[in-house]
Amino acid sequence: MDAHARSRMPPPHQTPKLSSRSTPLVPKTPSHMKSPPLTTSHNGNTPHHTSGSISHVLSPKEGGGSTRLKIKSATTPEAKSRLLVKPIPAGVKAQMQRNSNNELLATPSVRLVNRAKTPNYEPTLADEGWMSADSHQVNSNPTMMDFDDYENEMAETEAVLVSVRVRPPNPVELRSDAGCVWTMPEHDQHLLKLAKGTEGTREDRDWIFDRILPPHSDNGRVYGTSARRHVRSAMEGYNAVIFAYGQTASGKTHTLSGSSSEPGIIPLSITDLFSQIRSTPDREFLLRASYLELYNETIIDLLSPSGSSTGAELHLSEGKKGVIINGLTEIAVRSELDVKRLLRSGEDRRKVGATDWNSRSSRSHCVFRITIESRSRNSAVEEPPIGARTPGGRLKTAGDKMTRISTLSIIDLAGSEKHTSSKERNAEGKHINQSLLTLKLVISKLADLASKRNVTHVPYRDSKLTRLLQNSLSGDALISVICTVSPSHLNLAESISTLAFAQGLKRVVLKAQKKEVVDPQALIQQYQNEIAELRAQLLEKETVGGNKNEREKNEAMEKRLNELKSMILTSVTVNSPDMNDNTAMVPPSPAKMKYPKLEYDRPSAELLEELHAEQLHRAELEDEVARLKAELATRPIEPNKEIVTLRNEVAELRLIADDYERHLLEPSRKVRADVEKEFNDKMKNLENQLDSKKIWANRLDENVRFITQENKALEMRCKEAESKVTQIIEFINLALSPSNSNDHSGLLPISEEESDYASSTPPIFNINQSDELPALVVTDDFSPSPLMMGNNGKSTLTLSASKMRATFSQMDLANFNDKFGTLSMSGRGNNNNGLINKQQHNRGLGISNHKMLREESNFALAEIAAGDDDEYY
Ligand SMILES: Nc1ncnc2c1ncn2[C@@H]1O[C@H](COP(=O)(O)OP(=O)(O)OP(=O)(O)O)[C@@H](O)[C@H]1O
Repeated sequence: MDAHARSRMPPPHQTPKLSSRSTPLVPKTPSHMKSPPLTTSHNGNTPHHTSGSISHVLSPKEGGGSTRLKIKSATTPEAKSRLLVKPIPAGVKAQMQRNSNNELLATPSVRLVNRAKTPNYEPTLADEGWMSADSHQVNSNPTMMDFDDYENEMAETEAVLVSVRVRPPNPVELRSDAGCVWTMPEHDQHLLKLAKGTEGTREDRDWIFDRILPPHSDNGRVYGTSARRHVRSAMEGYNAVIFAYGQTASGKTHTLSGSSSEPGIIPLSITDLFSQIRSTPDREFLLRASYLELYNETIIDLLSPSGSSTGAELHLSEGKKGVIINGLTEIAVRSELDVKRLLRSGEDRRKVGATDWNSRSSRSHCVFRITIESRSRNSAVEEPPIGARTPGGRLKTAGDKMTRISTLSIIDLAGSEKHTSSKERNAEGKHINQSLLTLKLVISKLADLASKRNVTHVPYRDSKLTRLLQNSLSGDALISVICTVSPSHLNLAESISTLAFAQGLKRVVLKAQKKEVVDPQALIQQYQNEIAELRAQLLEKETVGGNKNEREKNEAMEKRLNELKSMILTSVTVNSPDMNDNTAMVPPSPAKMKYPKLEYDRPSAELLEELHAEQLHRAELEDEVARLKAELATRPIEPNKEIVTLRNEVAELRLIADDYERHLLEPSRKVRADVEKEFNDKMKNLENQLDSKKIWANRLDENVRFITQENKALEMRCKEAESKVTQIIEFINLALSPSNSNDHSGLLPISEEESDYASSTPPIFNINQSDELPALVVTDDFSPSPLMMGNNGKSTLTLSASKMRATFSQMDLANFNDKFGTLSMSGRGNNNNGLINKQQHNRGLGISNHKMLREESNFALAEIAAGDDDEYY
């Protein structure tokens, strides 16, 4: 800044006297920033930020390269949000000037964009100084701007920078399938609104914040918009606080710590700090880190050398400079690697636990703090005026320099949460919720205070969290808050509560000031003094020479000198970052943790003694490790997750199989049983039938046997009859023979009685009516009593019907006819030619004429041969 310009500027830390018409364009911001503050406040309670008016707009030509812009006063929060100050591109020096009317002029590099008039305006990553999304590294060679001119035009007050980050839906929310309830118009990165038709709320507000970070924003982008400015402010001597606020599992830890693939704000800040040192050759720095957690209202030093796994408890007290944390371990760091190691060891001690919503939930509030001391390396520039007083009241000497002392605090608040299913988690949750409630109350009181409302008491002391933040909240720091919300309707109430808190934060007014003092207590000053002393002593020793003891002392002094020098970081001495160095993730050794100041604070004898003690302790630990290993070897191997999952699957499949068994196999078994039963019944039935048929067959066999016997008997009888018939035939033939025509000797003589009988009982048949032939008489008498009779003196053969049948069948009828003439039957019916007995007549067998009789006789003969006696009649 040239002398002329300087003379126009108000001195540092002095409220710039702006005319009522003039208004600062941007909030107060450290001077060196590549990307000056972007947004104005959206809140009517911080009028300095947006109510400016520049009356006349000059063309670049008119302004000799400067563009004059007019900003109208914004009257509503919505209108205010539409004013966006574009950042100054890297490498371009900002020149903020006022014209004769005290109106603010900007060079073309500081562009003011009325977003309302350029609806399609799309800020690019480069425009906004964001880091590339795929590289999470901070620009290692940023162009440091001479920002003093710019800074001096700024307001004395600053609003909290409030960003809202909506995280992507998690698997549970995806399953609920309701999508994101928040809409974030792409052309307006300040506006957040509930999606139309969201159930369960009447909320219809436009939520306006400094930056809305939609779900696809990565940590690099979040850092660029919401943290980088504060980190660089801290390098410039401002206390800066960055914290994340939101319900549990909304993404606070992801935003601040991130992961190895997507580092969060803390690792990105560290990288940025060291890259700032590398690019600031005219200053030297000393960095110290501390890390504490607030768990169940107890403050625990996560870097304490106590060696315990939890860290030492700390207490707060009030001092002149505000709240002091007594005994907090601060460890000087020389490289990114040092810081990351400390972080890692602190994180190992942090309380995390699984809740119903987050498997690794932070159960405590955590504050990671880097204290930055820096001095100019150019003694000519910043030598304070001789006789000026130091903060302790001591008069400054010509050797004292102005030292900037500031802190960068990054706070991961535990998430506000609902009742959980675990008792321990509930107890923690009570403390967490209580402290967050107090924080809200404090914020609301501070907002009232900023609105000039009557506030008698700000309840900082009601919780340790607000006491820890008291210095920062009461205005001594620049604050950026990243409020994290879930995209899901499942968490709508909590998200709205978070946004209400964020809205309250916007009303808080800060009065952060750069702390640049001559402070002999500043560690960097002490180190420099010691370095100077050691150098002088060594120089003296060199000239004097000395014995062995002296030489050892010299060596020790030299070592100490080198150590001290290594603590003072300059653009030359600071290590270049080695991004591939995996050892960054390795926690420091316990010994190093236990004695952080080992190298430069303590005499060597003491150190040797402690080394010995450490060696003993190490031996003990090795024994313990061996014991634990042995114990581990005897333990049953826990099934790994995959096996457990597979087991569960098997159990499920078993259930399904049982189900199948019940629903499918059971009925089929029943059907089979039914079929088998039916088959068996049929078999039994058939067997019974077979048995009864066998009985029948046996009976039939018996019958056959019986019939066969009968047949045999009948055959016998037939044979007998045949022989008798043969006899008869022989007799007849004999009787018929001509030689014996008168010889009736073959015939049985008819007794007198028989003769009577024959005359009284007419024969049935009177065969052969001719006179020459003997007559054959067949009677219906079954008695085989052939008798000869001759009423006309002729021989008569009388046969019974049954005898006649057997006889005639064997007779030579032709011969018979020759012998006996025509067989005729006669009766006493109406035909006097034949004889028929009364019995036959009664049975209707009367023969009507002779011819018929002959035919009938032939027929009868045949029938007689085949038929039965009875049927014949
Ligand atoms: N922006 C994001 N992108 C991807 N994953 C995210 C994002 N934000 C959060 N997550 C994931 O959601 C889970 C919960 O996030 P995180 O632990 O950061 O929540 P939290 O707010 O810190 O919760 P708590 O208060 O319980 O500690 C983590 O698995 C994290 O990786």
